[in-house]
Amino acid sequence: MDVKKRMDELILQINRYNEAYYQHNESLISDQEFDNLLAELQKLESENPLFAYPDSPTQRVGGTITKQFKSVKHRYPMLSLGNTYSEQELRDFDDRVAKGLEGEDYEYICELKFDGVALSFWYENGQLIKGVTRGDGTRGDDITNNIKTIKHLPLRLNSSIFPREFELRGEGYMPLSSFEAINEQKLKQGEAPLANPRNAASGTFKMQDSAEVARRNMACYIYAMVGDENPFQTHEESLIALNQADFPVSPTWKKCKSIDEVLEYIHSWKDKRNELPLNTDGIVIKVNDYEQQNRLGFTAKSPRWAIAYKYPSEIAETEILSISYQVGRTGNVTPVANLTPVYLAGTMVKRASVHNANEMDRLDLRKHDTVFVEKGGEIIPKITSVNLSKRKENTQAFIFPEQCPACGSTLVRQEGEANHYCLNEKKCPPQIKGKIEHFIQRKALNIENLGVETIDLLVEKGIIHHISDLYQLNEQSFQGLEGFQSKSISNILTSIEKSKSVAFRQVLFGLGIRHVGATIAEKLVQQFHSIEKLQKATLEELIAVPEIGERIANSLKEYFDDADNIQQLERLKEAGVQLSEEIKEIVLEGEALLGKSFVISGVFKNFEREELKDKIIAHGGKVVSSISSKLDYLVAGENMGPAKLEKANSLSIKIITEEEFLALLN
Ligand SMILES: NC(=O)c1ccc[n+]([C@@H]2O[C@H](COP(=O)([O-])OP(=O)(O)OC[C@H]3O[C@@H](n4cnc5c(N)ncnc54)[C@H](O)[C@@H]3O)[C@@H](O)[C@H]2O)c1
Ligand SMILES: [Zn+2]
Repeated sequence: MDVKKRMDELILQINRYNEAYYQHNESLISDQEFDNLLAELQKLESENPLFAYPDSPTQRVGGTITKQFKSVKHRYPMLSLGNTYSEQELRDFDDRVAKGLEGEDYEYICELKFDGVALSFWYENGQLIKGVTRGDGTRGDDITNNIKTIKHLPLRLNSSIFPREFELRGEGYMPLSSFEAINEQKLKQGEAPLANPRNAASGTFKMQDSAEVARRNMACYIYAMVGDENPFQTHEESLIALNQADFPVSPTWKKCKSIDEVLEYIHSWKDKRNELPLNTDGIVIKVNDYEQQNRLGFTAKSPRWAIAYKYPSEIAETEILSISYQVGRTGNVTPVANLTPVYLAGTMVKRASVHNANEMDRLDLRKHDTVFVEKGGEIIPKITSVNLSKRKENTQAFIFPEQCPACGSTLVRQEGEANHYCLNEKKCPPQIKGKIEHFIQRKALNIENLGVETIDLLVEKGIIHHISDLYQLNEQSFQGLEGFQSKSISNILTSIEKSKSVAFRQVLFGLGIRHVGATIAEKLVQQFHSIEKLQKATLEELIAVPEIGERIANSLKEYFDDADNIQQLERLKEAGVQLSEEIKEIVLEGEALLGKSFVISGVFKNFEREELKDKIIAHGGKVVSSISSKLDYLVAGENMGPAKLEKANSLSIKIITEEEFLALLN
């Protein structure tokens, strides 16, 4: 394949996985697969520097800030870590360190790599004043109230060694015990379980309700102190002092004098780490001496004085007993393999996903085959291959069904699609239930207290058929149903009532229009503001919205062409559900920047980044994300990425400071 094409394809894929991971706390593939894609892109970029974009995911920290919290600028950027799965590459890292330090002696501190979310803790006068997420590395979300729920974190300290102001870095995590307890509860209530502790931690720390965060017993480990006023000479000294001052420092770290000692540490923790109260996905190796760290410095994305070694993911072998076919909300039929239970990476595995018919063909699955299963980020692992050496003779292949396992209608597979669909959208029970379940989820109408089991029951009893029926429920609706006390009924009804104030963007997502995910819904609302305007939009107007293509536009048209859907919308409107949203409009203040395009990079003294953007737009200018020869100005703040600077220089783009930008306005 064409190299450039492959690189563009990798960027698209990686960006999609990053968005799911950082914005929706979902892993669509395993970390190892993700890291392989990123490593492939990195390799291609270094071999073909001309094709490398300055804003490639290899150059950026993956996360973003959110709108739900106040965002704050980090005093020191929060970076990522380079990573490897190979011992040889660790030795290469060691060679680079030795070379960078020109023959000086050096030591490493090895720590476990805790699998949660990076957090920053700001202390002033001995008090915790702020807790911030990593965000995009430059700015993060201010989640102080949520961070204060961590029981072992000192909110106030009595130690005179620490400077008046200092900043700590650590990993916030959900202890395995909390994770298991929450999932047990969720399963009981018929709700979908949390996928894994890392994604659960990331979702929990970004909850609006600190009381709920507190109930989840979150924890953290502190692993670094940053800042100019750092009173210590080495990382080791800081860990010891932090521990003495009662900060939660994991006692698992070790000083190593050579890369061989590092490898010993890695081997010693390979199995032992499964006994820890939290998940870990590897080891972090850091040069101990701060002065040496400074000399080694940073790349755009990570320190040169540290690296993460990740343990390759675990694989187990077991027998496949049968395949069940599950019908999803949109009618897609997914094969799920039932296995002889096997122990894998800390849990007993009984089922594995096979994705679709193509995947079944690729694997050529036969009854009683011995298969390899691998655990990725998802709670349900997947089958990666068949152990052909153990295949029995005369085995029968699994055949994808022609009829819907739930309603019996003939399945359809559209040209170019991997999935089979049941088109009996309005009568197929799992689709009816699935649509309502989609509607009530947190990211949509957020109707708490109403679990999957209750929905199933209400649909089976014929009490509800459509999303709008939820708003007709009252106490009588539950009469004669077992297991509902008046308290739980009133909780359900209160939650339904509360959902009437949920923002339109979430409602639009909740409608479950095919291809309209949360991000797309937000884009649409920003453009069209109300369901009426969206309904009236022509195909051309829809496609003119950034990121809306023909596929999404057609799906919207199809949705609005269906009389049943229109009736649903009317009933939702009558019930008082939000179907429009006010959007902040930028008022034109001048035309000084008319027709000019800008890229903003770095951090600024007088402006938040968003403010600067608004300013540009308010004066008629346009903000774009990447540097091209057509760009007029690059507004450069502090700590701007070196790659951007280089690219701008090579294209002779005008680079201006914040002050020069202000001068342009007059
Ligand atoms: N599965 C997916 O779809 C998907 C998508 C995006 C990212 N990811 C995963 O996330 C990774 C990228 O995330 P990242 O940029 O946060 O990198 P990372 O998680 O691999 O490494 C950096 C982070 O390690 C953490 N850390 C844990 N223990 C530490 C310690 N003792 N010292 C220092 N730091 C420690 C910190 O939070 C730091 O931010 C990828 O390599 C991939 O594995 C997966
Ligand atoms: Zn069906």
